[in-house]
Amino acid sequence: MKVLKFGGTSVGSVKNMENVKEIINDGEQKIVVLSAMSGTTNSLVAIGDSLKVQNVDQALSAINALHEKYIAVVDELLRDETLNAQVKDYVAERFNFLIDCTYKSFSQIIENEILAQGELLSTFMFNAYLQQEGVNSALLPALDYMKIDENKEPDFPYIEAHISEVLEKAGEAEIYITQGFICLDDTGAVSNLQRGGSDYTATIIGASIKAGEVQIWTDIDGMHNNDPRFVEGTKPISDLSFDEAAELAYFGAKILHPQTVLPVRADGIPVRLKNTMDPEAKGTSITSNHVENGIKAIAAKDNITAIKIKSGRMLQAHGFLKKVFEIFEAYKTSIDMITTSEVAVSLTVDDDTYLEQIVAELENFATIEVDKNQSIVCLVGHSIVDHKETYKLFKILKDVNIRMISYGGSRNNISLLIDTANKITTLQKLNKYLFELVTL
Ligand SMILES: Nc1ncnc2c1ncn2[C@@H]1O[C@H](COP(=O)(O)OP(=O)(O)OP(=O)(O)O)[C@@H](O)[C@H]1O
Ligand SMILES: N[C@@H](CC(=O)O)C(=O)O
Repeated sequence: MKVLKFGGTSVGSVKNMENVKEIINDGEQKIVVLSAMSGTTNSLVAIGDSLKVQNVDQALSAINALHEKYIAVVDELLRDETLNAQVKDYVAERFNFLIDCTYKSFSQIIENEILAQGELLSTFMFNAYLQQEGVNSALLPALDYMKIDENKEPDFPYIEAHISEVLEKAGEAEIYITQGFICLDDTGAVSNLQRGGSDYTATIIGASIKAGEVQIWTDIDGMHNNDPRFVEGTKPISDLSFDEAAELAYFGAKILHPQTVLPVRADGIPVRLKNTMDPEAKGTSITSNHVENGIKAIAAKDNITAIKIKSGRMLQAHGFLKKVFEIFEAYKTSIDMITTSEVAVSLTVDDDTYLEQIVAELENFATIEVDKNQSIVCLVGHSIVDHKETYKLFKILKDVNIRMISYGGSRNNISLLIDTANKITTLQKLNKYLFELVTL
């Protein structure tokens, strides 16, 4: 069985939902994972933020505005009176739940429950729409099988056991619809797989049922060789290896949630990125094969903090790096990039939750400098470190100030740390030097 995931834009309007129906209704049995309609999760985040600061009026007016939007979508999507009434009841139930949250004292659990409503709404509405159109579909409630453990990793034994039960309970159907993003945590409370997490839901399901293929349907024709939001003339990449796709997703290519390919890599389950608005476009195929060498793509990850740790005699003092790493380990903060010299080590983190505590502990034996608002620009491809065109990237040194370079850590990745203010220029210039064949 295949698993197909459709993102927020793909279910973001009635027109797009009709496209999705055309794509999935091909007679093959499949599981379809849906995101919330585009904009909904952002609105739910804003509602949660208002409640966090006890601005109940603001939360209520955002809840009402969103409810009205859903009523309009239901009226446009569902002409069948019975289904229309059924879905409006369900929508009212979800919005009453949100209103109830405004009376409760705010907590992380309430916040997660608020965020879960978008996927609950989109899947219920879309399943009713398929029924209206005579498609044999059934809902698989994600909260009955999707679970993360105490390290926020998918709890595969639980998921595998429960998804089979849920499939059996749903009965024979051609299309199973399920919610992306939402899950239970190790305590059984409602949680999620982080923003953009529906991609991850699809590959977790894919790995759990040993799917033949996972397809991620979005609003662009596959992974492009640079960020299309900042660079003109980017091109889709037809083939990527799991390793290349994992690096690009981790280092900021927004089209994929950072963990997307990890669940399916070991079993070699192919992942295909496709465009809902242009289903004939080839898209990107992600498999175990390394198709060609050289730089394939550039991505950038923001909100990076750089920490420089200076000590008089770093390298001679063996055990120095161990001391540094132990502090990061104690605060469960992972390090992305690292460079060393005789007197200093510079490293980066993307999670600054415990920055103050980490810096305080490092200051016991070193002088610390912290730079916020940094971005990692990452170049990915098979064996790029020895490719004949790679030298061209260093022309970027004359355009922007590079704070750190990581070259050779892996043969497939070169990373540059820059000030975020220089990100767009860096992406545009690198595009020119590497992909537009400028003679140097
Ligand atoms: N390298 C890249 N290749 C393709 N798209 C990219 C790349 N980098 C950033 N993007 C952006 O990613 C967007 C698609 O991802 P996005 O997560 O918004 O999709 P979605 O289908 O709405 O899914 P979701 O609801 O899960 O967020 C594209 O519209 C594009 O602007
Ligand atoms: N709805 C969630 C998850 C997803 O779309 O993948 C988000 O907007 O982040």
